[in-house]
Amino acid sequence: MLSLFRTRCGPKASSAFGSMVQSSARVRYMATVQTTTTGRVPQLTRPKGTPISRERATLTIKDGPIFHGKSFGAKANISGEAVFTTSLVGYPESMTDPSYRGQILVFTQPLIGNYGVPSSARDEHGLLRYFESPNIQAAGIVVSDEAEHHSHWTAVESLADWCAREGVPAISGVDTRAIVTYLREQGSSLARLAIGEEYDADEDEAYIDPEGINLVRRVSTKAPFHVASNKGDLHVALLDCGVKENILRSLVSRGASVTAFPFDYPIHKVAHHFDGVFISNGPGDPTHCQDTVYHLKKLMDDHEQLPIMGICMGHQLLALAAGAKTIKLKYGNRAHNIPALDLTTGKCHITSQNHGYAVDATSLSAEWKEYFINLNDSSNEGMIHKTRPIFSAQFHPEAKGGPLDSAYLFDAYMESVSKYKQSNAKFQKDNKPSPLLVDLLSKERVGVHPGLPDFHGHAAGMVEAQAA
Ligand SMILES: NC(=O)CC[C@H](N)C(=O)O
Repeated sequence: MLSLFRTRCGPKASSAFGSMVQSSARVRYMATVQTTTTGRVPQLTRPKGTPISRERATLTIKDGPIFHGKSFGAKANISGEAVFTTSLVGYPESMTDPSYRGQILVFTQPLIGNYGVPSSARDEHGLLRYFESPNIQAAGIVVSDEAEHHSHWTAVESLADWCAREGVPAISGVDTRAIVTYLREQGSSLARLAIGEEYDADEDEAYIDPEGINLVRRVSTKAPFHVASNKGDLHVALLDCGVKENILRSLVSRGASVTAFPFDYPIHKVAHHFDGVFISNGPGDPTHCQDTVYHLKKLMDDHEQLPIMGICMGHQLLALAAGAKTIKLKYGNRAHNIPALDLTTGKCHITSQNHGYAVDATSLSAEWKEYFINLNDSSNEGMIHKTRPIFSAQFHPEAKGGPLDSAYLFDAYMESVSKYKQSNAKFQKDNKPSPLLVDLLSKERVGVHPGLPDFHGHAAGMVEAQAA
């Protein structure tokens, strides 16, 4: 799975690199870089954990500069799309966000790791208290300054321990300002993170371009799972494109039990058993998910009054199903402080974001209105149906730890879900989860550990998994 972006360091890896390396960058003018069409077969599983590597590390941007620094994570070489986040806090949440799958995450906040890494403790709903998914999803991380000493009451290990244990390479001691300046000017770029060895263009591995891969397939549950709510008797179906734990928490803590389905599940065929449908966040290019788009189109055609909400990838997929188009942004929006204007109220909300694609608002059909707009770059931030209880947001109203300005969108969704339930009650119809269903289904996502092979499709995946 994640391994498509990872290869183990070769035997030439040097281990003698004791002293702190000052950041240095030089532009590589003539490097020969292979593309992904070389026929090289990537590993199916990502490297396992290694001891912390403190060797030399090199971040090479394809057709761009090379940055030398020091490794503080796993001894593994990876490639992926280099993106940057300007968030000041929340590195455990960001690194475990499935929407970062396949990406090399550059933090602009200079000191990362100072409050360590919390545990995999679960809350009253059985959801991960401190992470957005069970594992690190980013392919690798890049920081200016790694905090070698951490201090926080929730910490159980250091950032270096965590990265090494999860098999994720990490580099520090590089000038992240220069990297971000390059990415802002050139747009997000492919990059490689190599641990130990000197950069050698002749031995260069292919740069794997996550844009060509259906990343949602890798992070979506391979079979339905159920998260029960003890706060109410609503029941929502969620299409899991790589759902963040705090989206699940935002629903169950407001009284909706959630049955989550694989991203390509024909949701329109089971929607009558639910009080609402929700489409989650997820990694990569939404146009890879054509089955999902078709199912969502059928869902909207067949279920007039059904409340539907989507976040980020969910917004993009819903827009595609409504006949709109998506575009790739130059370098995306990844931060916890982006202003979005609610066009229905005229209020500005500070939002958390993590996306590289956006909906082209000019392609929305007459049944839809633009809901939110980004006040920095004027990109689309949401859409709302003019007459039906359907809306979606590009930003993250569930953001953990905040900002919580836009959490009211969950309240609005729950209101339409409970209205829909009441109108169904008139026809003696109750969609409460049956005890049998609750007993049978897994309580957490199925088959998505980054170390597991990548199976194709939810049904085929289960069969292959059992046969393996
Ligand atoms: N956080 C998300 O859901 C990201 C959506 C999509 N993968 C993008 O980059 O635009």
